[in-house]
Amino acid sequence: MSLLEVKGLSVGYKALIGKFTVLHDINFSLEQGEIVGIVGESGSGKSTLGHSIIRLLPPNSFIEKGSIFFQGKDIVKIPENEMTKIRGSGIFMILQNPLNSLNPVKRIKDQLLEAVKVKKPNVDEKEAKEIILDAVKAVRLPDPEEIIKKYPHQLSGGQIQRVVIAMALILRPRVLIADEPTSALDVTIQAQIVKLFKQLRDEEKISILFISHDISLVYAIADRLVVMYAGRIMEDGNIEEVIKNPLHPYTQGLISSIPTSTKKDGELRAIPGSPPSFLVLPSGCKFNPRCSKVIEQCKSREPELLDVKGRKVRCWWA
Ligand SMILES: Nc1ncnc2c1ncn2[C@@H]1O[C@H](COP(=O)(O)OP(=O)(O)OP(=O)(O)O)[C@@H](O)[C@H]1O
Repeated sequence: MSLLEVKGLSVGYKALIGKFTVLHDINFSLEQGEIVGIVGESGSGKSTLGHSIIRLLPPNSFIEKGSIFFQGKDIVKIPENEMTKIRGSGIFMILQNPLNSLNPVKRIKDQLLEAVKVKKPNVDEKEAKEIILDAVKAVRLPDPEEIIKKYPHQLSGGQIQRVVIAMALILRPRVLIADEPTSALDVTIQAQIVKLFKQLRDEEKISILFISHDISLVYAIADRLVVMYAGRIMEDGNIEEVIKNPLHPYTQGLISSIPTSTKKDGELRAIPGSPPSFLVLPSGCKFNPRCSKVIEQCKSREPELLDVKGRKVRCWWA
């Protein structure tokens, strides 16, 4: 049994323009101590997937169908009070906008203290402070003693991002969902955070869903890669194998658009066109209008996510 298993999950939103489905029949699992990278262009549904797993979807969303098993229990169906107990030390999410995770009227140290108390309800003041300062130092926040006395609005975006990562370090959840966790950080600190996440995986067997549009960053951290397009999983496999030999033309496109030191300008190819709107998705494969390998049946029938050469691919051509 996997630690986390998403089965046939479809999620949509109700908006003024109408109702539309974003996630379509998502199936994947996360093992204990595994880092899975989720990549895809903006709007492919990555955050919606993360919010579904921690059950923090906005009020205008709806789950059409599907299950999310965490430690064997379908958390789509459990009552909110049970889910509240899972959030934090069971499943924790570093949100794309981390300010939303903090209380604006509480000092950082008090918010981190709450996290400490989740893990150690009877902790004394001295030990709690040590745990807080260790976490704050681990995420390379400058001047730890001073920074924890501040309120969220007194910190920069990058500092807030690191406070929330420090909270994750204190909570040590079984599943950590990190949605673009290093987007506001410079590359040196980004590398430190990537190292911290790997340490969490190796030492604590924490499982991480690392969401990013940056496939080269994901390559630096993940064991497995899940590629999303238009709310669908297009490819899912071991990261080394997928990067070396991508089978889906969309994955191939994402990889050819990564700048590397050995690529000359002419070799950098962006995927032509842009992702479709969820209101008017093309028939057949949702990527077919942008695909260089398109064949006739791609336009009429949508392929399923099938096992191909030891991984999963949603493509007629593959
Ligand atoms: N609260 C909402 N109401 C209506 N539509 C929404 C809502 N949240 C997201 N969407 C739509 O759902 C689709 C998927 O968005 P989502 O944020 O999950 O994608 P993403 O891959 O995480 O993108 P990004 O990398 O830009 O964050 C988009 O078309 C978005 O506009």
